[in-house]
This record gives sequence, C-alpha cells and structure tokens, in this order.
Amino acid sequence: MSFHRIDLPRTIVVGGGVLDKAGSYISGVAQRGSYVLVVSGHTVSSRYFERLRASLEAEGLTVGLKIVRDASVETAEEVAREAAESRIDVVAGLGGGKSIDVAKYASKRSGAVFISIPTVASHDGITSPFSSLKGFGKPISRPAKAPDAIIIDVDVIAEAPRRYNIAGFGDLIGKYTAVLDWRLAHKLRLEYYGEYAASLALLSAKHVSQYAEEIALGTREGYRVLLEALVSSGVSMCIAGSTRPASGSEHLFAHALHIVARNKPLHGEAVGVGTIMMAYLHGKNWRRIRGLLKTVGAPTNARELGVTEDEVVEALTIAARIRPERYTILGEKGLTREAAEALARKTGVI
Ligand SMILES: NC(=O)C1=CN([C@@H]2O[C@H](COP(=O)(O)OP(=O)(O)OC[C@H]3O[C@@H](n4cnc5c(N)ncnc54)[C@H](OP(=O)(O)O)[C@@H]3O)[C@@H](O)[C@H]2O)C=CC1
Ligand SMILES: O=C(CO)COP(=O)(O)O
Ligand SMILES: [Zn+2]
Repeated sequence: MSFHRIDLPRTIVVGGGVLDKAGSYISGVAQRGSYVLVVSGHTVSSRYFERLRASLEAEGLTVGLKIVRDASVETAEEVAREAAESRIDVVAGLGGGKSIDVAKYASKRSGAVFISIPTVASHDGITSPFSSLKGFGKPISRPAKAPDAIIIDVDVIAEAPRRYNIAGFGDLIGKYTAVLDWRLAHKLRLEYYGEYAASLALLSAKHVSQYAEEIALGTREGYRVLLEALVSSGVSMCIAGSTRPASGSEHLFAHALHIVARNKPLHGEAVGVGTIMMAYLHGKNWRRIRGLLKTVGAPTNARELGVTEDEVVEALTIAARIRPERYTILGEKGLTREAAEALARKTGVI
C-alpha cells in the first residue's frame, strides 16, 4: 500500500470571549518566553490585535505583528523569511483566509508552531493543512501544516460583516460538486479517492444545508453550525492529503473569476455561484443549490456577485486551465464560449 500521512489539528477551542484567553489555550504548544508573530490584515489587527497581544503577554510570551495585504506567493515567502531570520517560535494567523494562509505557509517554512485564529467564518482554510496562495498568474495550493491550535471566538465572528460569514456557507455548499468531481476523476483517471474524506466533506455541506434558515437569521446556533462545518471540511483535507474533497470545478470557476473580474467577489460567494452551474453539468438538482444560497442571502447570479456577464462567461471558459492536473466535469479542454454562455443563462447566473 502506498504511503499516506495524516496530520490533524491538535487543539480546537470554540466559544464566546476566548480571544482574551488565547495565551492560556496555547500553553500546550508554546512555552513561556516563546516569540509569537501575529500575521493579520489592517482591519482585523486594528480591532483585535491588542486584545490578543494582552492575552499572550499575560502568559509570558513576546508578541510581534506583521500586517499583510494579500496572500501572494511573494508575501508568504517574505513572512516565512522574516519568521526564520527572527527565530520566531509561533506564527499565528489572525483574520480571514488571506492572513491564515500566509501564516500557515510561513510557519511551515520556518518550522514554527502554527495557530489559526479566524475572525470570520468565510472559508474552510481555518483547519486545512494547505495554503491557497496567488502567484504566477493563477492560484496555487501549497502544502503547509495543520494548525497546532485553533482558537475561534464566536463573539468576534458574530461581530464580523454578515457578507463574510455568509460566504462561508457558499464555500461549504461547494463540497456537493467537489466530491462529485473527485469521484469522476477516480473513475476516469484512476486518481486516488478516499471515501471517508469525501463523506466528511459532503457531511459539512449537508449540515449547513439543514441549518440554512438558522444561519440566515445569524443566531448563535447558526454560527456554531457554520463553524463546525468549516472545521470538519478542513479536516477532510487533512485526511485526504489534498484539497480534493473541498475543491472541484466550482472552485476552478471561483479562481478563474478572481483572475478576470475587476470587482473581485469573496471566495465563498464565487464558489456558491459556481456550484449552481457545476451541479447543472453533473445533472444534479442545481435549483436546490440556488434555493439554499437564496435562503441565506448569498449571491446567485452575476449582478449579485458584482461582476459582469462577460466575466462569468470568460471565467467558465478558462476554469479548466487553472489547474489542468485536477480533472473535473469541465473536462480537459473546458467549455467553449457558446457552451459557457448557455450554461450561465440556463442556470440564471447571467
Ligand atoms: N487554505 C485553504 O484550504 C483555503 C483557503 N482559502 C482562501 O481564503 C481566501 C478567502 O478567505 P476570505 O476570508 O474570504 O478572504 P480575505 O482574507 O481575503 O478577506 C477577508 C476580509 O475580511 C476582513 N475581516 C476579517 N475579519 C473581520 C472582522 N471580524 N471584522 C471586519 N472585517 C474582517 C479582512 O480585513 P483585513 O484583511 O483588512 O484585516 C479582509 O478584508 C481565499 O484566498 C481562498 O483562496 C479558502 C478556503 C480554503
Ligand atoms: O478553497 C479551498 C477549499 O475550500 C482550497 O482549495 P484550492 O485547492 O482550490 O485552493
Ligand atoms: Zn474554498
């Protein structure tokens, strides 16, 4: 049997106000005197960094801050270099997917402990052992490491703009088609397929679908369900050893749209709309996917995404070329312009 290694997150703390006790929760992975580099964005660091710093310093840790604007390969390499040169013991990602991906990559490259502290429920990179970076004209997924600790303050998540938290629902709905694509690649290309990882990813999509109305209301219960599902979808990537269970043709569309769109939608928003169209191509109930997205108030068409019809069609035609090694329902050559336009019209995306 071929070698397959699974690294899982070690400690997960979820609850109200846990940001102020972060230092005590990471004492198992970082000793007193350790140097912690917090990687964060402008908005998030101005709101939450001082609270995090106080809680870490209270446990005898030394704390620094690195503000990042993007999750490009260049930024991730720069932070990794700084972390290695300054002999950082712990890298903590505080923020959305961008900050967490850069921190995760830097911790892997520098050999530091990695702490994931999401401030929005917008993506499942919270737990995944991969960093999705932008570079060389297209997105790339780099192996990084599963978090040594994840600290999720539900009060912070509840304060985040609703649009970001609803995007997390879109990222999760994407697992319906991601898993279909993975099975297809297994059948047509004999690609490794793990039933357990696939089932776990699918479970996260089903779980949030069942609670769509609760999530729409923005209740504590709704956030709890959303966060549980994001964490377990990330675990499915740990188990699979790739992002396959969580990323298929709907993600290729989202990545392509990120490249061509002038106004870039959120990752999870684009994934949600991609899922409607890819479910149609798979012969599945795409109207149900659209209905679920509508229930939570997520975008379901180009106008709501803030992109043009032409950008949607363009993204559909280049999607298969974004990651040629990842076989999906889009096939090897992808869609012609005519087929792309017909698909987007048929599903009401344009
Ligand atoms: N590694 C993986 O497996 C995965 C990675 N991803 C990646 O994650 C990214 C998507 O993540 P997403 O979070 O949508 O995007 P970003 O991290 O790009 O954006 C999040 C935005 O929300 C702001 N923000 C975060 N928290 C708060 C808060 N509490 N209050 C107010 N504003 C807040 C941030 O501000 P600021 O930055 O200014 O602080 C930032 O502008 C994509 O690059 C995607 O590829 C997605 C899924 C899985
Ligand atoms: O977004 C992801 C899973 O939700 C990660 O997938 P990618 O490999 O497409 O970057
Ligand atoms: Zn995603």
